[in-house]
Amino acid sequence: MHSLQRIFGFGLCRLSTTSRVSRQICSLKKMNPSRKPISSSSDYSSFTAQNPFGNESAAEETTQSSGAKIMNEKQFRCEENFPPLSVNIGSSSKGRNFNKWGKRTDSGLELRQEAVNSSEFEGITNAVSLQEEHSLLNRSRTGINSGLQSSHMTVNLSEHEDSVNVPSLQEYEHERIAKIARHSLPRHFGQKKVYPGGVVKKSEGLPVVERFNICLPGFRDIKTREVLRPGMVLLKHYISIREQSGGFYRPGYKDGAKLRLHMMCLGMNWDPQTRKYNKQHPVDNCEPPDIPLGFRLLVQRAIKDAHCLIEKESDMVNPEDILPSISPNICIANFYSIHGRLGLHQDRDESRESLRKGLSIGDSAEFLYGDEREVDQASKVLLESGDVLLFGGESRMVFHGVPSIVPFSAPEPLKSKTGLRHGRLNLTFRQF
Ligand SMILES: O=C(O)CCC(=O)C(=O)O
Ligand SMILES: [Fe+2]
Repeated sequence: MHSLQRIFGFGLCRLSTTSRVSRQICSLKKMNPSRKPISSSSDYSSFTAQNPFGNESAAEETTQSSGAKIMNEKQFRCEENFPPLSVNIGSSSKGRNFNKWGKRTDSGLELRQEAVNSSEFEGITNAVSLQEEHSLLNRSRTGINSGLQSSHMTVNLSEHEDSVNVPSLQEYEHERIAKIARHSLPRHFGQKKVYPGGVVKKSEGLPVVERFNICLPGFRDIKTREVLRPGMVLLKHYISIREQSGGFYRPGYKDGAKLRLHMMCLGMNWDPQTRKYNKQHPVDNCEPPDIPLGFRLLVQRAIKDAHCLIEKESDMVNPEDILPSISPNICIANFYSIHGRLGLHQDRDESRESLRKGLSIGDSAEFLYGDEREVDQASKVLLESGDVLLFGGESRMVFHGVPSIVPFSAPEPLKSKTGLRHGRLNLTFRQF
């Protein structure tokens, strides 16, 4: 956390700190769950009311989709170097059974443990069709089959049965009951034993109190956390649907044009198509993950440092009047390929007081800003990896944009430590 805070230091950050931020964001999501190509055209785009950022045409997108410029998934993945969790879907973990102390069990019963692959829920990445995902998510959202134990959305294994070849719920439940029956044999009398419901039975003679769950068994109440063998722990249903959802995608407009970047939101979702903030990610309808605390602290620190600078350079008593503070509730992560760009625009979908802070990681970017939507009249500044740019107050509605990325300009150690692909990651913090 401490090193994260150092990132916001007006370009004084250490490389290791930027690595951590990009690693954090990369491990949150894949860089491109939609498997769509990153634009390779470098033309400057035109602006319309519908396309305030200036975008490429739908036709161009179609050509690219079928062309050779599509990057494969491995190229897009940043998290492959830093898998956040080992997850597993599509096959059951058949094989030997061990008790938690490492002894092989001879019961012959095979309890299949399935972890849910977070990537299955990240947009349209995987073979599971979007429709299936939506029905799964909707069922989980409405609470059907999900139990009443958590306010988070949870994944139901049974919903994957068709696609992952696991036993049906009935089979599973049958096996579970059979196992309980076997373990209830008198040879255990007098010994301390933990039952699947979490009940500890101490010794003969004491009243046996079995836990009663008003929810059907077979879901969240079956061994949600288990030591499989020494050094191997399974945390089932550990990541909520909410945490699994979202991901980078290429936003577009009603007319089919696309922005020349990939985007994902934290905290709230901002949809360039409707220009609205809402709770749901447009790809999978799930809520975006929260803004990590470390990011919030970075923002606070940057504001503080900016205020110190303003105080030093002006007679103003209260730097808040010049650059108001914010407590961000949205973080937009934009990933630009080396051909990415963003046309001149104003950030006008948030409150007027909202301040905009942007953090750059990876390749440098040319950044334009000015009072008019005129490239020729705009001023230009180079934003390098680790730089933070804040604007608010009088500059709140400044036109700004990224006309180009400086290819392969990212610090080498950053790339090798994070696996960040060529391009630039921008984190923009706003308060709605
Ligand atoms: O990438 C940048 O620095 C600009 C991003 C931006 O302006 C935005 O997300 O509104
Ligand atoms: Fe902007």
